Amino acid sequence: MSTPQDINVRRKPAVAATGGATSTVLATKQLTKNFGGLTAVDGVDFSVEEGEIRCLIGPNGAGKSTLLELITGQLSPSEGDIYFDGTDLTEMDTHDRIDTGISVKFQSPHVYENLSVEENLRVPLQRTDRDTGRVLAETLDRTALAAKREEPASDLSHGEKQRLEIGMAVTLDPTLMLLDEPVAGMSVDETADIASLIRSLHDDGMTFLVVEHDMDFVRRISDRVTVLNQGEIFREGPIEEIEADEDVRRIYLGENA
Ligand SMILES: Nc1ncnc2c1ncn2[C@@H]1O[C@H](COP(=O)(O)OP(=O)(O)OP(=O)(O)O)[C@@H](O)[C@H]1O
Repeated sequence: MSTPQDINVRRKPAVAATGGATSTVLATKQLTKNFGGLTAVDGVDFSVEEGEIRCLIGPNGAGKSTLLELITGQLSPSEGDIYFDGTDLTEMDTHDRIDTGISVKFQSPHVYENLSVEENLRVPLQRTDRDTGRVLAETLDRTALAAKREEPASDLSHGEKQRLEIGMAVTLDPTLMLLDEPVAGMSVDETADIASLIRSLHDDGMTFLVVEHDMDFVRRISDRVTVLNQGEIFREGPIEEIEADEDVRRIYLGENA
């Protein structure tokens, strides 16, 4: 097991609040995934700095979900390595990756419909020795679901279910949160609620990697944007530069204009 020299990680990032120097929390090295003859992720060297909100965009089929699934361990790479918190994750299973401090929220809500909001939040906490009462109160407050704590999840709106699932991931106090299209299918108000939830968690030092197509949302939350195209990193930079880049517009933004 090797550790690249450029990984220098503290367990809880504080850079968001301080504006100080950053260090790498997640890094992929020549990460590749082949599906038969198709290379979905092609030799990607990618890194996320602690305390940032990184958005990953790109046309349909660019390899965004595959990259996320390689990071969570749902897929095994054909080649390459993944490092998190200075540890080589490449051979680690998904549950062990969660224990190292990575939480993920997939696109469609995965809440327990027949359990109450509070019972849903208790499920991930069973895996930890965290102070359940305090974490529950904080999470209900943060997700603006305190008034609905006794309600079954089946009664929640789509936006509320998404907030609940983010809340379930937050109870584990992850270093890095992966979100796959968190505002897909949401109203303008629901999207604004998710943006402010992410910003508030970010203000407390949480690091995010967010796959998203909604450019208004990306503009609202992102520190830096990575553009993936045909399995490769095409561009990386602040949102203003990405949106002004003619090649990015041609391969991606233009098709959505
Ligand atoms: N399990 C699989 N088996 C075979 N091919 C796959 C599999 N998963 C993804 N692919 C292919 O890999 C490529 C990348 O797919 P991926 O879903 O990662 O793209 P994406 O950028 O997330 O697209 P979208 O924005 O449409 O969700 C596509 O050509 C897709 O058809």
